[in-house]
Amino acid sequence: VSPCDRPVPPTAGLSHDKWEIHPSELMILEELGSGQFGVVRRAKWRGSIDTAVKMMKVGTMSEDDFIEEAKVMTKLQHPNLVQLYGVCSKHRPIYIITEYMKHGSLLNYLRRHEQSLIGNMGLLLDMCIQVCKGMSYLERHNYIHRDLAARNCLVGSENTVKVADFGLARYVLDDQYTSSGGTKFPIKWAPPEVLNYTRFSSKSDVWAYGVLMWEVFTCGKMPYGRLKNTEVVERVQRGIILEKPKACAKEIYDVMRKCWSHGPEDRPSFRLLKDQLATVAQGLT
Ligand SMILES: CN1CCN(C(=O)c2ccc(Nc3nc(-c4cccc(NC(=O)c5ccc(C(C)(C)C)cc5)c4)cn4ccnc34)cc2)CC1
Repeated sequence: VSPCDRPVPPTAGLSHDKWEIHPSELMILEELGSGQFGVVRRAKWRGSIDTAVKMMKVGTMSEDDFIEEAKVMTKLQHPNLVQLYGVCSKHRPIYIITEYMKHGSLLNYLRRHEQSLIGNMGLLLDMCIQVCKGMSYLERHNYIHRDLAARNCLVGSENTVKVADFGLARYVLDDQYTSSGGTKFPIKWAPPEVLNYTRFSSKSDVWAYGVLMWEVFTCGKMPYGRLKNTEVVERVQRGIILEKPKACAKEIYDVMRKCWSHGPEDRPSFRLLKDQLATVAQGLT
């Protein structure tokens, strides 16, 4: 019987899980940074592909749940999302391999380039629009980020900005980070319904996006300055919002304010935000 007559089994070519990367395919290079979660290093994959490898310190995340989710995450593909290439899960610590972004976090980029960015409203708005496009794709796929902030976005060549670590927060074991009363919980990016009931949604991502816009237009200032978390919670629940950054046009601040509507249903979707920001961008040229 000729091969073309036999039906090809659906598992053909998938002999091993395609999201599983063999460590021998990685050439580990310099360290990019570290945190309580472990170390991040640059690496060459299959000799030529630039990647970032997160080496997750044992005990920082629920690894089996994450490895299961990684299969879904590798399918989320968009020009403004940091692409997950795969995982090395057959050893400890596990490695999370993503595309490499050569200019590091958006937060550090804003702080390092404040002088050349502060007057360039068009460029700052374009950065916000790129993040909005990535978030609109996640929203369309009913995928909630849970820790959107300038520190969790990355900058690549030609001022490309991409959203990173979407959904990763669900697998962090440190309850100082996961519970809203914890010292590491991102209080300053959280809306009332998350502070009170940890009710995450794409609309809580929209609130965080408003704060990210404020970070961009202040070139990386800390929201609410040195206020303690308890003072921020009190203000947010009373409806006190961040003030307009100096370098920000009124119509851009109006978009931020809509993201900070007290009720999640009053906040725009990322889909709507994308159109509103594109309109504002046209008005700037
Ligand atoms: C000229 N400048 C020189 C200095 N500089 C750099 O050193 C630099 C260059 C490139 C960098 N790129 C990346 N850096 C990182 C990176 C670096 C340090 C720390 C981290 N942190 C994380 O990955 C991370 C930490 C915590 C968490 C949870 C949600 C668990 C709380 C999730 C993720 C990432 C990840 N990347 C993924 C793709 N590309 C990168 C990072 C830094 C930037 C360029």
